Amino acid sequence: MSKFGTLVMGPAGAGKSTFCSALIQHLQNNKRPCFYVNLDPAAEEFAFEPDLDIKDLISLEDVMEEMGLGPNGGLIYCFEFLMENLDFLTDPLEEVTEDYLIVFDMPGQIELYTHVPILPGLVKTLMHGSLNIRMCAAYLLEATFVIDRPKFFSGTLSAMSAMMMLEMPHINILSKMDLVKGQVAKRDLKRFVDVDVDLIDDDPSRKVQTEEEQKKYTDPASTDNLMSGASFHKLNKAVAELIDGFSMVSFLKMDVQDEHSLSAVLSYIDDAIQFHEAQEPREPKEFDVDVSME
Ligand SMILES: Nc1nc2c(ncn2[C@@H]2O[C@H](COP(=O)(O)OP(=O)(O)OP(=O)(O)O)[C@@H](O)[C@H]2O)c(=O)[nH]1
Ligand SMILES: [Mg+2]
Repeated sequence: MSKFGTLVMGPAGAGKSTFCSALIQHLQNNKRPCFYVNLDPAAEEFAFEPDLDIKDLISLEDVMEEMGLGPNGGLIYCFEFLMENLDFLTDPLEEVTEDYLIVFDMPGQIELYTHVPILPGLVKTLMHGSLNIRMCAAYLLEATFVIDRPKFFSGTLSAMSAMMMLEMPHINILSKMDLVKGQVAKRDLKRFVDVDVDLIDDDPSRKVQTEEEQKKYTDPASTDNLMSGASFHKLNKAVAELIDGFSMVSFLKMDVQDEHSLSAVLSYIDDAIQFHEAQEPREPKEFDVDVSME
């Protein structure tokens, strides 16, 4: 028997927990059972009470206080502790049946998705151990990043890093779409959804108006403004080309207030983990045939 789950990841404040709540509500509306796992040892409030909460094992607050660590070091400590006490996570998950979607709400510290090798170990346990959970990563990036193109490309790079590190089915999501509605033309948005490298060259915030600005943007030695000079542009262009070369990065647009939008995201997750293929076929009642009448 397989189990099914989604690992909700992304930078701090990307809307992960809000998405988890909206997804759980959407599953409930569609009469689908869900098992909610909070893996953020700093999370405080939940719209839905988690079925399993890492804070019952270890909390970031306690670690910071007792070990004298900062928030990032503390988080790594919490995950190392979880890895040493994996039964806490795996035992309750053993009981979850194949009709459930297990939703893992992850913390926002980017270190976890880039260079610390803890998550690959955790994912391996969940997917390839006796639990045999078919998993899909849902990586959230805030849609407001599209207004600041270098920020969007660096966020995309972090999504790519998680994608390569975890080696599992992966979807990227532009969250908080309500915040950019009316601010970005549909045509432009399309170029972010299917990432277009030329966005870096067409950046309106780099529109050259004076001769002096022209010099700043084209002179590689310009240090007037490190975040808008020629070297910074060159770096962003190189990052964008790297993303383009990888040619596997695209985004789904998501508005958590919109059921259609949630339904579309869930369909992608279901497809990636082949959820429906594994379910027992259930005949709708009206098609039941009374054999004795024939
Ligand atoms: N406008 C808008 N705000 C949102 C949306 N999703 C989340 N937010 C807000 O963004 C903030 C962060 O949301 P969370 O869901 O806590 O984000 P998170 O990624 O879980 O944050 P961390 O766990 O701290 O990394 C909160 O103030 C939310 O109310 C959205 O779709 N639209
Ligand atoms: Mg959260």
